[in-house]
Amino acid sequence: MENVIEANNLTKSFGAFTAVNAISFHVKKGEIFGFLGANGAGKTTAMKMLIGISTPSSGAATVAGFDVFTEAESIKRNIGYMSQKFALYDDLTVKENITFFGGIYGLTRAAIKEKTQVLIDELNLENVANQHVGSLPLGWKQKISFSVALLHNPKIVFLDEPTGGVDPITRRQFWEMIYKAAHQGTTIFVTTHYMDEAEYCDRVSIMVNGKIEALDTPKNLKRTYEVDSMNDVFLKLARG
Ligand SMILES: Nc1ncnc2c1ncn2[C@@H]1O[C@H](COP(=O)(O)OP(=O)(O)OP(=O)(O)O)[C@@H](O)[C@H]1O
Repeated sequence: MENVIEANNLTKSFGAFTAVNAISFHVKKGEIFGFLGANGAGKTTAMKMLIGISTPSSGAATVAGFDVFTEAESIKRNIGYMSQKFALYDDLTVKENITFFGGIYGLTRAAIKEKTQVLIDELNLENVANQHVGSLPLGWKQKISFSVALLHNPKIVFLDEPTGGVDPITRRQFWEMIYKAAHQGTTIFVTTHYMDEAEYCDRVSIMVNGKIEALDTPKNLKRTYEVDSMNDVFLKLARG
């Protein structure tokens, strides 16, 4: 199966401090790859290198076939990105947000119009399509935001704590959307602090102090660390 992310000894230092220390891994097409680690482990720093907004100090990586050092602009065109911190514009309506981001992603007006309707139907947003996003519950915003990150049919979508602060039922619905996208061939690279979500991933990597300490399927990780849940795997590794 085709690798859509390949990282070899990828490293990022800030002065004398090494935030990401020679991490190596690959992610396959259509895979749901969980990227875990305690606060400050280096996840965001690693993700920034992979999405082409931070130049690595050393090592190598390709994302969607493009080199993170020399082809960052091509990477940006071939990925989707969603962060918990910045999702949508609160003071634009649902429709306006979709149109705005569709434009940024380079979709034609006709494509934006068509995608907007599909999205409104799929997410049952008919009644709120002309409401400001700021008036919607966080879970709705995150679902819309995920769909917006997929507007241009990216090969890979990077999700940085996409369900932070969202209730368990909405989180479950969000994960159904993730499964659907993965089933259609989109690769999902996701960071989360929720260990039930780690169980939903095909494979999970766990970062500790800038290094990947473990990387395997949830089933194999539980077997290796002789525990019953990803929560316990995480506690054994991340908390030492
Ligand atoms: N621009 C920077 N300059 C100096 N240090 C930085 C910079 N960015 C991140 N760091 C440091 O690198 C380390 C890793 O940070 P990073 O944000 O990647 O962690 P994280 O795993 O994403 O944590 P969280 O789960 O809290 O988001 C932290 O110690 C952080 O203070």
